[in-house]
Amino acid sequence: MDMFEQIREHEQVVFCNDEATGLKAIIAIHSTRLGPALGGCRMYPYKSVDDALEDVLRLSKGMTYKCAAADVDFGGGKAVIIGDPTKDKSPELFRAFGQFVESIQGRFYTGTDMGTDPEDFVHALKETNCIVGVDEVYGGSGDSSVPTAQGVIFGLQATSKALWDTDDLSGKSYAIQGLGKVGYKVAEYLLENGADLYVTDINQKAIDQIVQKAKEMGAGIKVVNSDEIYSQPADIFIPCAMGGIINDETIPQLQVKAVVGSANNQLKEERHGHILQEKGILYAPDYIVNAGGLIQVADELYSPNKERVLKKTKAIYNSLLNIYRQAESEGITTVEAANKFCENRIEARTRRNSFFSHMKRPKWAVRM
Ligand SMILES: NC(=O)C1=CN([C@@H]2O[C@H](COP(=O)(O)OP(=O)(O)OC[C@H]3O[C@@H](n4cnc5c(N)ncnc54)[C@H](O)[C@@H]3O)[C@@H](O)[C@H]2O)C=CC1
Ligand SMILES: O=C(O)CCC(=O)C(=O)O
Repeated sequence: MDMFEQIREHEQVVFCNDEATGLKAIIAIHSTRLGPALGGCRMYPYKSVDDALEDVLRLSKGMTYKCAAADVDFGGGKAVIIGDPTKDKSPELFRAFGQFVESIQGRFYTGTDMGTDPEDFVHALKETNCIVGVDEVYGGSGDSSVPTAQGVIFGLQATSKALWDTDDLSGKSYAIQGLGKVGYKVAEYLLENGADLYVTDINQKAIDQIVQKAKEMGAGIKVVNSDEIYSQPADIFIPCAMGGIINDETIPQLQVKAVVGSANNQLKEERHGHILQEKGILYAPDYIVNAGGLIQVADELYSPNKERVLKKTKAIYNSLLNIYRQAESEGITTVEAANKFCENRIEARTRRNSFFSHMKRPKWAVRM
């Protein structure tokens, strides 16, 4: 496909190459209509550059919607580094990445995502100020997966309210895919609150950690293989690893009543939202549920305040309930309802941005 055809919805795509450090990264800016682009940086051993490009284009578009839904004045962007996070990281690689971010001159702010940690970005921070989510000791707001996990929990409570008329998550079972920065925190909360878990991860260390935790608490946990997680007889499926996992192969296996997780781009294609609906499975649109991290890093750029972040993250509960209600009353999928809400908001905000309302010299003034 023609490259410009492939990126036609995006404003800018930057390929970053640094032979000395082995850095191969792509930064995608989907839209800056609401403000500078903001989105994390994923590190993953993509099989091909095409796969990496497809991922970063989808992820960055999702950020535009996520920013609109969470009501933060930023736009959609994301970065991917092609490489194995367990083998290919080095301080120099992240410094090189930081230099590329700096070269975009404030149009793109970034931090952690799958495969990257706040510590990685301490190195990038030496090259650019457009980094968010590093520890407080480096002037950041700390690990953004903490509010992301909180947001998932508010999303689970809203879903439980919609399905069973209670916010209480105890006494139910949950199938969690991915026990990394977000998934582990959600799993720990659920265990502490009397839930039973089915869990899977490709990293044995992550599994050992949660099994140990469950043992200490005498809680119920069953570890299953990666491809068995979809067919577990749980009440809710919580995807916290890769995207595209709700697809033609996995939907027939699902026995759950709902899907609520942090993974970005859970539906392989939008039509899978319709198939879930036909199967009677309630789907919580991912970019509504997983906005906690975005809320924190956006807040950090104004000056961080944990109470404000928690308050805004709590709003995920009502946003999700409103989307469920709107989808039901209009006979559309929850994704269609969420997209419609965001597109209307982006349109309204764009019109407002075009209204000149301050007394500074207009930036287009001609110098004589
Ligand atoms: N960290 C954050 O604040 C945010 C994360 N997200 C999304 O949530 C998801 C998880 O993010 P993090 O926890 O930060 O990533 P992470 O890299 O810390 O954890 C991901 C975990 O998933 C496991 N995993 C990978 N492939 C798997 C597979 N096929 N089956 C089972 N487990 C597998 C990994 O071994 C790892 O333990 C990603 O999709 C990310 O984009 C979304 C919003 C914010
Ligand atoms: O969590 C972050 O650091 C930024 C937000 C983001 O990339 C995301 O929500 O996917």
